[in-house]
Amino acid sequence: MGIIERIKEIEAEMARTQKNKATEYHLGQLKAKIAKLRTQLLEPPKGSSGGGDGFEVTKFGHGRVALIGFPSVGKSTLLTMLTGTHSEAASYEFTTLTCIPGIIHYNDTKIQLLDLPGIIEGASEGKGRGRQVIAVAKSSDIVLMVLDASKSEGHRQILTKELEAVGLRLNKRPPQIYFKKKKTGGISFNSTLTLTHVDEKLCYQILHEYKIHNAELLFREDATVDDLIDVIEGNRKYMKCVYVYNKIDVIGIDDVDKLARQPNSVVISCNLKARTLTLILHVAQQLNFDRLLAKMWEEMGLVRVYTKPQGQQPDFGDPVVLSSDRGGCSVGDFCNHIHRSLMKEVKYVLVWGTSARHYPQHCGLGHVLNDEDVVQIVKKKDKEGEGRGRFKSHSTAPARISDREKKAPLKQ
Ligand SMILES: Nc1nc2c(ncn2[C@@H]2O[C@H](COP(=O)(O)OP(=O)(O)OP(=O)(O)O)[C@@H](O)[C@H]2O)c(=O)[nH]1
Ligand SMILES: [K+]
Ligand SMILES: [Mg+2]
Repeated sequence: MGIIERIKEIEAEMARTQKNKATEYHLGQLKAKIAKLRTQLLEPPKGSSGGGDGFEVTKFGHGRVALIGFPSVGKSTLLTMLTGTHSEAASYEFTTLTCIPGIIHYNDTKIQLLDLPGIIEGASEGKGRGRQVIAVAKSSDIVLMVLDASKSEGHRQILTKELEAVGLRLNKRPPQIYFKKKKTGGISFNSTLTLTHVDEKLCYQILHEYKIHNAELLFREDATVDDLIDVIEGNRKYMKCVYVYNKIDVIGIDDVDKLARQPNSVVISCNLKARTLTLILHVAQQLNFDRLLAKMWEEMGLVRVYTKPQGQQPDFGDPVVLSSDRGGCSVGDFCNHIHRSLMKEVKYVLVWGTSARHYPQHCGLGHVLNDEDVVQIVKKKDKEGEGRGRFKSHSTAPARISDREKKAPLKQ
């Protein structure tokens, strides 16, 4: 029997089993069995190099965003409109058959947007090009899940399930469970609060299913069996996802309003005929793309840092772009970004912006920078410049930062 058939069989058994206190342990065990099989499914078949077929696109820019959705929801139309790169759009399904990259220029950064073939239910098990599409999604920083506003709300759940089946966790943070395998000593089970979803016996059983007999387990939140399995599997990818409801030009205003109020959602229309609707919505841009871009930017969590040479104004057109998810946002990360050997030469840095308590603040390599901070590097041998630089800097704090400060007062 193949892996997929075995998964189906266990799913059927779970569906047949009534949920109650007595079956709780058995159901937990079945969940772990499915998780193990799904992980097996993700491993590339023996003998293959694991490569795809033309879906790999070189990373470019400061971040990568994937468009994921059912066929004909408007992914290609959206890519063309946001990036200017043409991607064939048509009224029939599966118009797009490969991965098409475009570039969004936003906030002085370049963001790679990827158009992908539509995926369908069963994609995670290999239907259509689902697995390749999902692999590209996993390589991205965030996902834009494009949905047809005129279609059933169930589509969002189906897609989420498909992505979860391959280990993607959308808009969730990793469970607060400490787990460490040991060589000896049995299983030590602890929790910092009362657990309502799992108990010690259930955890032992799940660990047993994974043939783990020595481990340390500490629950720091009221986690579920699924959370525990995620932590044991250890291969989950936690990603931000923005739900993009397209084609709002074809639905009523009440429905638009309902969709727009959902968490992490943006309603848009790629159809120029939607002008009348946007008039009713009072949005500044006729298609609501500005809100989509702003939301995308916010979720990406990029941090722009401007370098200020001593005695000069910073170059506000050319930021160093950092990310807390990839590489980190400390002064050290900033230095590494400029030059690998720079960190050794740095004595301290001067920081202006929302991460600084006062202007400029003397900071070490561990200081965490915020978006739009300005940094001046003071090198070790640069003794004389240090004193002058520091004094002078006070009087020439960059204008952009003081403007910003008026709007958003500094954090203490
Ligand atoms: N009414 C309306 N139609 C739209 C909108 N956006 C796209 N369309 C139409 O929807 C159809 C499908 O658009 P595509 O961009 O090809 O959709 P896709 O998601 O890339 O489709 P596949 O590549 O086949 O998965 C086309 O006929 C578009 O003109 C919109 O906002 N409103
Ligand atoms: K299409
Ligand atoms: Mg397409």
